[in-house]
Amino acid sequence: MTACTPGDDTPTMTAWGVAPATTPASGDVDHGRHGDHADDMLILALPKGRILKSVAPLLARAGIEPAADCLQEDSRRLRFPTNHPKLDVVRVRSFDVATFVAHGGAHLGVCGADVLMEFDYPELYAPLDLGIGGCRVSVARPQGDPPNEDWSRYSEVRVATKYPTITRRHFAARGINADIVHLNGAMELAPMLGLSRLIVDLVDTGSTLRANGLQEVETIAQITSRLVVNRTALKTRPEAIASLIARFRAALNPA
Ligand SMILES: Nc1ncnc2c1ncn2[C@@H]1O[C@H](COP(=O)(O)OP(=O)(O)OP(=O)(O)O)[C@@H](O)[C@H]1O
Ligand SMILES: O=P(O)(O)OC[C@H]1O[C@H](OP(=O)(O)OP(=O)(O)O)[C@H](O)[C@@H]1O
Repeated sequence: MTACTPGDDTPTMTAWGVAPATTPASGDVDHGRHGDHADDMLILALPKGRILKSVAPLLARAGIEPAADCLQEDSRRLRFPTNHPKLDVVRVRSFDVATFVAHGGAHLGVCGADVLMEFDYPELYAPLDLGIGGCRVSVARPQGDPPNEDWSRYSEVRVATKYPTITRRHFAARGINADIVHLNGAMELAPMLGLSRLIVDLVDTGSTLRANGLQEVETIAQITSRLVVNRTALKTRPEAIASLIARFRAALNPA
């Protein structure tokens, strides 16, 4: 990616194919595309938290070794060099990986299919299912609710979730308007505290639902983590990106 530092007004063709104006005209929008990475540097965005632990062995098999503190949860550093001089890793929230890659701040990333479904960024290409972070996005309700409830008889239902787009789309396909209560965690509390009738959340073992008096009623999607790539980077840096995708593919299918 072409370097363009803040205040640098040299008319440089950026990786986005846009030549910045020498002097911004009044009313111009600054899209913030002034990354400090060198022309040939690649950035891989990894999610902190549970996926980072599962992705570490995959990185090792792919021959990518980030600086040791990248895998230490208490490290405050966010950007790490790797054993490849032209590849750095950044560590961001799982939900933000897709946004960093879609906006071109990172060229590649690893994130759950749940995040991809929620944001639905057209700038992202997801060439590989990494087979880690397996879970599902599901609808859940209190265990005491009548069994086999017929959803189609509702025109509107209140749902607590951190996935408003997935949830709206799911219920709209059934002719139901989902009135969203947008939470970032602890969705399981919402029905017992009267915030919503239902929740839409990730389920793996089901123990979080059970521990909070809820039961899964519908699976919306099965989830695993994906390798994601910025489509523009794929066009402008085809060889470097293809070689990294090939490393991940080989790590998934060792000979
Ligand atoms: N219980 C689970 N089992 C397996 N995979 C999960 C589970 N929960 C979440 N995931 C996957 O891991 C990703 C990250 O999970 P989550 O959003 O809970 O973040 P986290 O690991 O708690 O870290 P943070 O909230 O700090 O970003 C999800 O997007 C999903 O793809
Ligand atoms: O079916 P289970 O195996 O119980 O897993 C499901 C739980 O895992 C995730 O939460 P997480 O542990 O990541 O906590 P957080 O959402 O508060 O980060 C998810 O949001 C559920 O609460």
